[in-house]
Amino acid sequence: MQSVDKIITPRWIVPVEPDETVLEGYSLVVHEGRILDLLPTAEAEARYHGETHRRLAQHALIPGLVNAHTHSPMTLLRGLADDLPLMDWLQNHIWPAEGRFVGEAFVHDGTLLAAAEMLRGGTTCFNDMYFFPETTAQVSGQVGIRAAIGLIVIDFPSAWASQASEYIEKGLDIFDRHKGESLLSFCFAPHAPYTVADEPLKRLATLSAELDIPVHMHVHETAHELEESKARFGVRPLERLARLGLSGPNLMAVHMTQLESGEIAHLAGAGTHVVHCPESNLKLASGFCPVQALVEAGVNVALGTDGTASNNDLDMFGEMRTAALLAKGVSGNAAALPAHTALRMATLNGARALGLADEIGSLTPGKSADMVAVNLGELESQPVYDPVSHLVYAVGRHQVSDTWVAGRPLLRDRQLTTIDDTQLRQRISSWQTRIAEAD
Ligand SMILES: CSC[C@H]1O[C@@H](n2cnc3c(O)ncnc32)[C@H](O)[C@@H]1O
Ligand SMILES: [Zn+2]
Repeated sequence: MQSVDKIITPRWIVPVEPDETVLEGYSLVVHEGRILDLLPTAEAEARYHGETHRRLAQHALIPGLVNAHTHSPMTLLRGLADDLPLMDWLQNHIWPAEGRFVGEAFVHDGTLLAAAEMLRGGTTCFNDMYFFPETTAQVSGQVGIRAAIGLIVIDFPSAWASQASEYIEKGLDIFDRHKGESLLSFCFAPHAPYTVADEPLKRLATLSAELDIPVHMHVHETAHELEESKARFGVRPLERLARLGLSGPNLMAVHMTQLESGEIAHLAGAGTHVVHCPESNLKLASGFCPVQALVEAGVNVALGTDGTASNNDLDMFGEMRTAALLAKGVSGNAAALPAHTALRMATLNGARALGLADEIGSLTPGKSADMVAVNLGELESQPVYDPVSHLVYAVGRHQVSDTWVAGRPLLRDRQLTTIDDTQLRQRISSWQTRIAEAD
């Protein structure tokens, strides 16, 4: 008998890789933060002795969800400005509020709230883009959640930096000081083609290639962005990025609601990743990302919530469902984006886009034990013919019972283990008072 840290025996295991697999009567063995084995329960019990053995008779065990695009501190602005199109929302509401309130304390408390919400909803890894990224890194470390930290660049001055060159220098400094931390990874995060000039974008293309750091950027979010780009630069944003050396396999292009067939072929050929944010795109009426056409062309499509001021939650179960339903509506094809594909987008595809597919994204021996148990025993989930169908089309995030990152339980029976709920509520309530008074 081999002694191991943990054995988990759920009713179903959905490893995501191999595709379309649902295992029943299997156990997953965790040792030193990694998945050591995935095998029939009788064999697991004969071969391993777990320091703990968790039996989850009504649950599906899935890989931790990867939120491939968010602005975590924006939880503090949830519901502040609704029912507006992107540029009105940003220029007249969000950027003024950020100008007034964003600082280290805002980012600290907003990230903590986001981490609590994400863990309670089964998200174990988030790809962030926001001011004061080192604070996001610190909070993530304290909580134990996995984070891809956006080294942001924007041509506007903010409380974090005054110009593009300073954003880049500060970002590189953060990267140098934190690059060895096992739960952190980094992306350059130029905000959008319409807010970052050619020179900093060229520099980022060079740095991204030299340091092998992905580039995370809002691209082709609205029709307005395309019109403005043609007027200012004579080309569509994707073409401009390609000329600046940015449209290769390191690019995570977020939104992509405006795409011509030649551009889809270009993305596929270049190995560029697309991050689909269906709920934010719907709420801001930004347009529809042609997900099915991208998938058919071979583009890796991941899923993100965007920030909570344009969604207004960090619910990756909701995002999977919206993505699956919307793809059918947009393509006129009920077979578009089936449940297994939606789950893959929310897990392994996000990991691939972040360059983390060897580490997370599927329940594969050798990978980090980032996992989620979802209770399918509730009345609202009966009967269960196909657990993956339920995960995408029927369950709510409140059915997540347990969330582990690198084998560490961060949510146990719906209780957060590293975040003090009462203290967090007090902090958020004081932000609510301050922000509402200024509104
Ligand atoms: C430079 S930090 C990130 C910056 O992005 C803003 N933002 C949030 N959501 C969106 C979106 O959908 N499109 C463009 N910009 C967005 C956020 O408020 C921060 O200022
Ligand atoms: Zn965004």
